Amino acid sequence: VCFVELKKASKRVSCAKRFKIQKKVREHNRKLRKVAKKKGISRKPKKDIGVPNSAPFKEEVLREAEQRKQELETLKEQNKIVKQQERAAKRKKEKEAESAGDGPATKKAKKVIEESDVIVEVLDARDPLGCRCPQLEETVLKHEGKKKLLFILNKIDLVPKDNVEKWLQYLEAECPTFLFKASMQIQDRTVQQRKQRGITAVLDHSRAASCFGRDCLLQTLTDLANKKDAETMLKVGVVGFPNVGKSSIINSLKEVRVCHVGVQRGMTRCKQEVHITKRLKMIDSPGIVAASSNPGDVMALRSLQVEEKEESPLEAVRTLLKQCNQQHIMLQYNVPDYRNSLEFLTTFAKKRGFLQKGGVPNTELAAMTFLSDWTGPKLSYHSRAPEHQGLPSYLTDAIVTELRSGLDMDVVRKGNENVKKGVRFPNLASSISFNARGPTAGVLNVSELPKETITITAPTEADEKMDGTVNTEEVLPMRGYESFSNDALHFCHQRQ
Ligand SMILES: Nc1nc2c(ncn2[C@@H]2O[C@H](COP(=O)(O)OP(=O)(O)OP(=O)(O)O)[C@@H](O)[C@H]2O)c(=O)[nH]1
Repeated sequence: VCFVELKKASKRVSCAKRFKIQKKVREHNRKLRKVAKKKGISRKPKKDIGVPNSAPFKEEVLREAEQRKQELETLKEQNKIVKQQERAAKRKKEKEAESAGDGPATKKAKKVIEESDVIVEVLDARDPLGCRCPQLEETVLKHEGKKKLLFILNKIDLVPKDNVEKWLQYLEAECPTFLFKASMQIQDRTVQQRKQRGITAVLDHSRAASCFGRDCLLQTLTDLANKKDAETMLKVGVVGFPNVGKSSIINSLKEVRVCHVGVQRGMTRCKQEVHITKRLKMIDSPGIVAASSNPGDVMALRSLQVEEKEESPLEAVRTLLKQCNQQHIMLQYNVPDYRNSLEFLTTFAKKRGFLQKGGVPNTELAAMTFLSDWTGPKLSYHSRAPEHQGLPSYLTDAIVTELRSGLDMDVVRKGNENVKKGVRFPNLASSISFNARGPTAGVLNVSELPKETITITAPTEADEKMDGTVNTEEVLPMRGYESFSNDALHFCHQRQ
C-alpha cells in the first residue's frame, strides 16, 4: 500500500487580488471610523488616570473612593430588596383577591358579558376541554340578558382528522361549534396596499396563510346581526385562555392584521374592538386567568405563570411531560430515551444548540422553547374526547336548544364539512398523545387595566364597496391612551 501525501494548497495569490483585498479592508475601516465619528464615539474610551503616585494622601483618597463605591453598592442592593418585597406583597394581595371569588371584582367582570350579545369561547383543538372555563360558561349562561355562547374549535390543522371529528361531535352536543383554522400570515393594511399596487404581487397560497371556517362563522354572525334592530350592532366577545388563537381568528375574519398575534403567551393586554361589518363588531380580550388551584400541568399550558416569573420553566416542563406519551415525545423531538425532564431538556438544548458559556446546555431556554411549542402554531398533539356525554351542571337540555335557536344549524354543519374537506390534517403517527385533565378553572376578575388602550374607528360611508360589502376601517392596536377608562371590563390577566 502506498500512501501519497497530498500537497497542501498554496496560499499565494496574485498581487492584483491582494491589493484589491487590502483596499477593501481600508475602505471598510474608513467607513466604520466615519460612522463612529458621526455618532460622537471616540475611538478609544478614556482611561481612568487614577491617582498619581506623587499626590499627597494617595492612600486616603483611594480608600475613600473604595468606600464610596461600596456604599453605592449596598444602597443598590437595599433598593432591590425593597422592590422585591413590594412586588411579593402586591402579588399576595392579588392572589387573595383572586381567591375571594364573589367579591366586587367578580361582579364587575360580569359586565363584560353584558357588553357582548354573543360570547365566542375559543378552544385549542389539541386540548379543547382544557380550554373550557366552567366559571365563564356559567356566568354567560346564567345571565338574564340571554346571551349566546358559541365554541370555536381552532388550530384544527394540528390535530388528526379523526380526533377533530370526535371532539366536534362531543362539543356540538352542548354548544354550537365552528371548526376553524386561522390564517397565520395576515399582513397589515400598508403591506396589503403595496401588494395591490403590484410592488410585491405574489399571492400566498401556503398552508400557514390559508384560512378555513371564515365564511361559515361570518355568515352565522351576520345572520344574527341582521336579526337585531337596524340601529344596533351585534357585539361578539371573543374569549379564551392565552394563546388559543383569539386574535388570529379576528384577523382572519377581517382579513387584515388588526390584533397582535404571537407565539408568546399574553400578547393581547387590553380589550380591543374591531369592526368587521357595519352591523358586526368583534371584541378581542386578554386571556382568562387560570386559578392557581389548577394542577401543575394545566397551569403550565393555560397560565402566564412562567412568563410572569412566578414558576420555573423547568418545573412547568416536568409536570407537562408527565402527561405525555414518552415514545411520542422522543419521536417528535428526535431525542433518545430519557429518565427525567432534566435529561430530556439537556438533550433538547444540545440538539437546538442552546449552549451557555463553556458549552453548558441552556436547559432554561430549552424549557421556554418547549413550553411555547405547546401553545404555539406548529406542534401537533391531541387529547381524547370523553366517551360519555354528560352535560355540566349549568347546562340543561333546554339551554342547549335555546343556544341553537336563531342559528341555521344546516349552514353550520355544511360549513364544518367544507372545512374538514379543505384542511390538511396531520396523521396520528406524527401527533403526540396528551393526557388532558378536563376543564380549567378560571378567575373572572378585573385587574387594573394597563394604560394603553385602543383607538376605534367606526366604519364610514366611504368604506362601503361597490359590491355592497362593507370594508370597515382598521382598528389600530395599542395606540392611544384615551378611549377606555380603567373601568372598562374584560377578562384579563392580572399584571404586576
Ligand atoms: N397552526 C395554527 N396556529 C394558529 C392558529 N390560530 C392561531 N395560531 C397561532 O397560535 C399562536 C397564538 O395566536 P394568537 O392569535 O396570538 O392567540 P391569542 O389567544 O390572541 O393569544 P393572547 O393574546 O396571548 O391571549 C400564534 O402563534 C398563531 O400563529 C391556527 O388555526 N392554526
